[in-house]
Amino acid sequence: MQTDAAVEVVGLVKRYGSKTAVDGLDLSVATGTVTAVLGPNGAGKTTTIETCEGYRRPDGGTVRVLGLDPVTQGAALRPRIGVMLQSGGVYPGVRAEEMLRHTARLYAHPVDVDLLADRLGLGSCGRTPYRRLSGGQQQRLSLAMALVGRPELLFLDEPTAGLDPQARQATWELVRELRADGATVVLTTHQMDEAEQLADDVAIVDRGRVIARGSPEALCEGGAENTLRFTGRPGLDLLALCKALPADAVAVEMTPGSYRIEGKVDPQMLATVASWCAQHGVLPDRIAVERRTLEDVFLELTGRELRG
Ligand SMILES: Nc1ncnc2c1ncn2[C@@H]1O[C@H](COP(=O)(O)OP(=O)(O)OP(=O)(O)O)[C@@H](O)[C@H]1O
Repeated sequence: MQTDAAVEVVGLVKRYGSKTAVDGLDLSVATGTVTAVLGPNGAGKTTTIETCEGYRRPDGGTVRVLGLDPVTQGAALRPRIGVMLQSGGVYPGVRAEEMLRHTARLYAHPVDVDLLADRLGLGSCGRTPYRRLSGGQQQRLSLAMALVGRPELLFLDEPTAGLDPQARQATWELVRELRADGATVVLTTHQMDEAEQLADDVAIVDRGRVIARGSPEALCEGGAENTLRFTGRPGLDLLALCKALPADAVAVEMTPGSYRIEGKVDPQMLATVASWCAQHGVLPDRIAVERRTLEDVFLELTGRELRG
């Protein structure tokens, strides 16, 4: 096992009855990094994370978290990790502040509860019972509970789903600070911008396996074809333009005067288009290279159909 891996999952299999939720999944998370686990609904992300947290027992493969087996060495592991579940884990009648203080007492070196509550906008609802908190406030309390013990490793299951933009930004800021302090973060998300903003590394999971892995930048570049758009006068001779471009490039006039070229968009292609425009007396009033986004990559890899 790599010594710098905070999480090392090898060949994980997890079944629910006849349903195989995780099907030979490998995932290694380097210490001190933020890894985002992406995947369609039902891909097996939560099951994998819950197995790492020790809530589920693998049917096959091995899981080591901070070098420990989460099932048999859970007592040693739990004080070192923070866990934010998708929902639940809090008694409905308990007040937000009580719950946070109670959780803080379980750890040797908790952070300042009042400070953390303020950072997450929980100060004003500290005396409110959990069941009366709004969905977003419940979510923020779960995040605070995961953070309060100053964990070495933090698991966040869809941490900002349903949060307003302010709470989303506050959460992102906290994750960045944790990383700067040397913590490791594993998060699942359906928000591609969240992965792009936070993750050093992305693992795309589909049908219980990791099907792509890399930094957001690397995933967006790999094998990618980008798009070049420009606007100019309507009715340009695109056949002539295509002759100047590599054979696989396709140029289309999307709406009058708005052009899109697809293919291997590199500096040479940009220069060719600019020079062709110059030769034909066309001044493009907007010319832009649009790179593939993580969402494009995700949809290419996992398809566009809805999963049952
Ligand atoms: N407790 C359970 N009992 C039976 N089947 C389950 C259970 N939990 C999950 N599953 C099934 O296992 C598969 C993987 O579910 P999981 O929750 O791990 O996916 P996910 O990638 O986290 O999905 P989502 O993005 O919707 O949260 C799904 O088909 C789901 O229906």
